[in-house]
Amino acid sequence: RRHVKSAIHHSSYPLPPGPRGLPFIGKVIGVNTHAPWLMYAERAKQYGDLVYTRILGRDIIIINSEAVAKDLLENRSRNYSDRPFLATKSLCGRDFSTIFMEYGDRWRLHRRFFHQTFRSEAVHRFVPLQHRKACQLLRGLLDSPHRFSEHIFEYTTSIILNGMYDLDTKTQTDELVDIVAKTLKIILFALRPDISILVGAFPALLKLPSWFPGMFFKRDMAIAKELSKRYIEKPFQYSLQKLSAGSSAPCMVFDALRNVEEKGTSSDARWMKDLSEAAATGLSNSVISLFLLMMVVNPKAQKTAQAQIDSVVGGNKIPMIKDRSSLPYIDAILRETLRYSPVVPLSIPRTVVDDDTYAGFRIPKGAVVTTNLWSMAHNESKYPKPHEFVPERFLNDDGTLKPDDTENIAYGFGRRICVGRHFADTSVWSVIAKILAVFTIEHAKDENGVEIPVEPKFSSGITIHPLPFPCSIVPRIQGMNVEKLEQLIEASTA
Ligand code: HEM
Repeated sequence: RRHVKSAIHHSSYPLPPGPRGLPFIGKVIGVNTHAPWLMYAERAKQYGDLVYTRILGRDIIIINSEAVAKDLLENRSRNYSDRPFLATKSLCGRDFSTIFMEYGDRWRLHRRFFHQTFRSEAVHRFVPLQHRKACQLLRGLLDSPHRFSEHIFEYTTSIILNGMYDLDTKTQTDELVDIVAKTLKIILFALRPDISILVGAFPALLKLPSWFPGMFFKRDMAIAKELSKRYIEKPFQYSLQKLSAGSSAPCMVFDALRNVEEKGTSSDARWMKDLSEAAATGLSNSVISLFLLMMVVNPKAQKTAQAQIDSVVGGNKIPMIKDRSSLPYIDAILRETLRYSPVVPLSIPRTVVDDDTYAGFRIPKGAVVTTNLWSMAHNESKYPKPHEFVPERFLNDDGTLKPDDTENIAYGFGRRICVGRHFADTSVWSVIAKILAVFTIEHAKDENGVEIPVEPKFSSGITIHPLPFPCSIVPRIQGMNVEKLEQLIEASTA
């Protein structure tokens, strides 16, 4: 009886305002396919911070403000921490993915293992690894600056594989780096909620042959499934071998196995095998690429950062994490990069467990909740001139940092907030501080010596990254060569 009463109670409230039967479904394969967050932000101006719509029979709730996100995703986290069923997830072989996993015991266990290794008090163990790998990135940039995207991808993939499995990648041609890159490309499209809803609503679509127009992703999903299998098997076996040889450095598999040994059960061990998150690689990768792009188009910010590095660290060393508190401008650049264009603009969708009411509106059970981080990061009253890149907005008049308010807009909310955020934070900081110390990132020039203009453009998908852009990465120190770079690195660690 209580259930019936509560259903009546909820249904007496109206749904939040919003466009009914959004026009976007007319051209489903894309909701302004390229950048739906822009359209949602527009809708927010019209309808408010909580918007309701329907796509192919699914209720959709879009949250456009931090205050509403905190109220629902944090304060009512029991009701808003589940992920929706994604019809394309199994097809891509991603059932193991913590990010997309439905709420429950398996997720709880995964989260515990991630947290144990990547929580803020534990990530300092990875600082030497991040330094070593960032120096490798500097060498790559000196050797072949035009291949900067590959060097960055190699950096972000290798620190994650090290952090999870103590597995060192060797070069950009490493098989695992290649598998991660290929898988990411496919899953970021196939796991988009709109694509997934479409496939869920019309399973018959999957019976169409791969060559049928628009069905290329069916073939791609099969490829991703095969690659995912290889991705989770190989590193885990490698880790086990290292462990049994007693030669493992700190890593998640090591921490998790020790934990299972101490207090776990055999079923914990079974689930542990598929603890893996290749998708996370793409996120830090996008942030570092975006940083480079922002430096090309904002030379003033770059000069200010370099002047601070020179005055604090000196010209004959590169910044180390211990210098971080003396380099507030680098943190301001990092925050502004995360804010300027959140790399997971609509976060990862949630689903509502039970009917709810909020601010006089009904939120139906089973609705897909989209958190529009992009909208929050462009909130004009909090971030004036939000379309401009202004690191100074995070600094007090005396140049010290204001309290950080970017964690949620970059990493999400509540129980499902990014569990790798502390690891991501130090790994991205380490790279941007070191790159700024050694190189200047400039506009590339054409054959007549004229600067090639750059207009920031982004990919589409669950996570986004800047589309390829021309730039020139030039050493700041005259006559910089391999030996001088090595001296610089050595002087910094001495
Ligand atoms: C700058 C880089 C990164 C950004 C911007 C980022 C952002 C995000 C966001 C927005 C979410 C969804 C949160 C939500 O639902 O509210 C997420 C989830 C997640 N991230 Fe990250 N992330 C980054 C790096 C990483 C790294 C390096 C790792 C692994 C070490 C990682 C592991 C995860 C995991 C496992 C989840 C799923 C958490 C869950 O569903 O419980 N992320 N991340």
